Amino acid sequence: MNTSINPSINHSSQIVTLTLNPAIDQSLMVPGFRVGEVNRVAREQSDPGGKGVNVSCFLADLGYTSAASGFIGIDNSQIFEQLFAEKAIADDFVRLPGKTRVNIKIIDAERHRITDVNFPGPIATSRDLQLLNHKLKSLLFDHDWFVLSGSLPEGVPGDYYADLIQCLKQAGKKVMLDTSGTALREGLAAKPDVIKPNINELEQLLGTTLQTPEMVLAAAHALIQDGIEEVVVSMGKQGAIFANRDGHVWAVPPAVAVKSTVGAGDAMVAGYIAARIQQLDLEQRARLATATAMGALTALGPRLPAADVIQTYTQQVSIKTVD
Ligand SMILES: Nc1ncnc2c1ncn2[C@@H]1O[C@H](COP(=O)(O)OP(=O)(O)O)[C@@H](O)[C@H]1O
Ligand SMILES: O=P(O)(O)OC[C@H]1O[C@](O)(COP(=O)(O)O)[C@@H](O)[C@@H]1O
Repeated sequence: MNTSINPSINHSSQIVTLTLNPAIDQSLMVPGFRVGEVNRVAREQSDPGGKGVNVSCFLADLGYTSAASGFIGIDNSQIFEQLFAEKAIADDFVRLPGKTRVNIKIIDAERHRITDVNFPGPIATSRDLQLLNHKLKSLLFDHDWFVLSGSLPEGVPGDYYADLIQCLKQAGKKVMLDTSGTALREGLAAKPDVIKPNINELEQLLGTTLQTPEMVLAAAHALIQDGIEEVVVSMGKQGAIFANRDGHVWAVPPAVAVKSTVGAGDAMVAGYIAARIQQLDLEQRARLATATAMGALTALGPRLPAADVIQTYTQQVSIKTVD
């Protein structure tokens, strides 16, 4: 097992990210945002995003190429195509008629609060799903890791991830699942290798609140007992618990000057995958995943600071255990 972290090695693509419901994230800077009142936008920025797209972008900034697949709307695909070209991400998206959704992120820097308004996205037909399955089949040959991220658009059955995970595992692939609600509940039945719910998603899954790190760790262990190899539960500024059959670590970031928390979880997934490909041990995985998430917090949109900054962050992460 490798124990030294190198966030900036150049790696040829072993990774596929899947985003069935990408989004253009429109960030609105509204100091002192108030619900039910007239608010004024001080500044705005639009970034192509969605969970798997963000993972591919962060991987690119860490020096890892990836193939990105899923559905994008043909009417506003250009912003994605430009991003993929800039970051050398292989574009394996199936085009849908219409537009990719625009998700609104209201950033209130005064009160350090972000409000997400996520749209449902365009409808996929069974023909679109067939085209996607064909694409994914062709990606099986030379990719080892499949990262399945985000919500399912209308038209995609709730057990889509479960079926896909089953096929990928039969083909000997490693699968990381980062989703919520029904897609997570049903996806778990097929035993993805790794999951990264945030604490709210895990609470929703279990139908209970997890008030202490001990409760979070117990929930992670129950999932491991059920056949998930590794469980990463992210808890915002409280850090994240990384657990597997052999143990756990609780990685806590130092205080960070946050520009936006949108995409922090996706960055954590990207850093985690990079660490798995480098065959780092659990503590080093937690360090690199957390450092990458910290990097994402310092910018708007899916971009990281330079590799030496991420390297420095890995040393600043506190590693604890839950008593
Ligand atoms: N406000 C914050 N301050 C410091 N680190 C943060 C903050 N928000 C998120 N992070 C880091 O990013 C990781 C993922 O964030 P989280 O909000 O839990 O995920 P998600 O974006 O999936 O909801 C956290 O585990 C933590 O390391
Ligand atoms: O597919 P969902 O669950 O609607 O999430 C989409 C949103 O998630 C994001 O990928 C951000 O995710 P995280 O903050 O969890 O990392 C946004 O880019 C996008 O608007």
